[in-house]
Amino acid sequence: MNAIYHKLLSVLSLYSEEREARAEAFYILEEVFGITRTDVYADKVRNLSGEEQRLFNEIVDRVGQGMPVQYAVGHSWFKGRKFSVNPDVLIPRPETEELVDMVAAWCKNKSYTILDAGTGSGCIAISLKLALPQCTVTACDISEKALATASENAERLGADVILEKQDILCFPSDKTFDILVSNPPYVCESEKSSMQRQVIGFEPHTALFVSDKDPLIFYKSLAVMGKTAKGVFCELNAALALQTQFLFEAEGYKHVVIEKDAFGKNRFLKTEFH
Ligand SMILES: C[S@@+](CC[C@H](N)C(=O)[O-])C[C@H]1O[C@@H](n2cnc3c(N)ncnc32)[C@H](O)[C@@H]1O
Repeated sequence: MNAIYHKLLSVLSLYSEEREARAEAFYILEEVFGITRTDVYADKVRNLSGEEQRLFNEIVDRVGQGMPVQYAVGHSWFKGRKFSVNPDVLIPRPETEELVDMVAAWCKNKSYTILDAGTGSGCIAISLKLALPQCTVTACDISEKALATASENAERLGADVILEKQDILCFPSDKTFDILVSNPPYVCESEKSSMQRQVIGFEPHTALFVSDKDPLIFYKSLAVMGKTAKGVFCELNAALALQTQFLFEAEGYKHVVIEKDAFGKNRFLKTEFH
């Protein structure tokens, strides 16, 4: 089989199980160079141009340092669209696509104002705006670098999203929205040791981690921010789903529902008609 495939596989195998490393090698070849799995198996891989060879070497260097492939190639797929990603933003996760589907279904044919709190790459806000063009979508983040990436994605994907620098933990009380959606940081510091090295080493810790002393800190603010909204939709830490539900109920929400993700984990909280 082809030399460039083997080069990638040998480097990716340093960090990933063999099966995953193979999938990642094929992903890079196809996404960046348009070389398919069939080309590789049939040993029909074309020669790379000088420019492509330089890019290939750069990608090999990046993944050789343990960088996740999405950062190494500079993009990730979310809801069938290509989002630019870099170590300033979380790599969008498949579970979050389910959160978007939930909100999009609930807001269908409604002209709501929507806030995506903690937007990162902008994947939630942009996907919602493209699914619900009649809605006004605002996205906020505390990180200016994340907002710059979200802005680039919004422009390239043609989504008219309002971007604001805001801190969820002291969000202005006079700003209200019909729908609040958020995938806030929810991984406890103590869970770090069980996470993949690539995640710990490259993904932004401000996007991931919360202190063990106050793991629901973001949900406390979201529960206050959402009080005037028609619906609140959050992604959450499966291990803290019930505590998160109690927190919203203690804030006076009447219909707080926990939904499972495709992996069967308690992953989403939604409040409706409160
Ligand atoms: C788990 S990431 C989610 C990113 C994106 N929405 C997604 O689903 O891929 C959480 C995001 O919240 C942002 N964030 C962290 N602390 C924040 C704060 N106090 N106020 C606003 N945003 C914050 C991070 O910068 C990060 O982009």
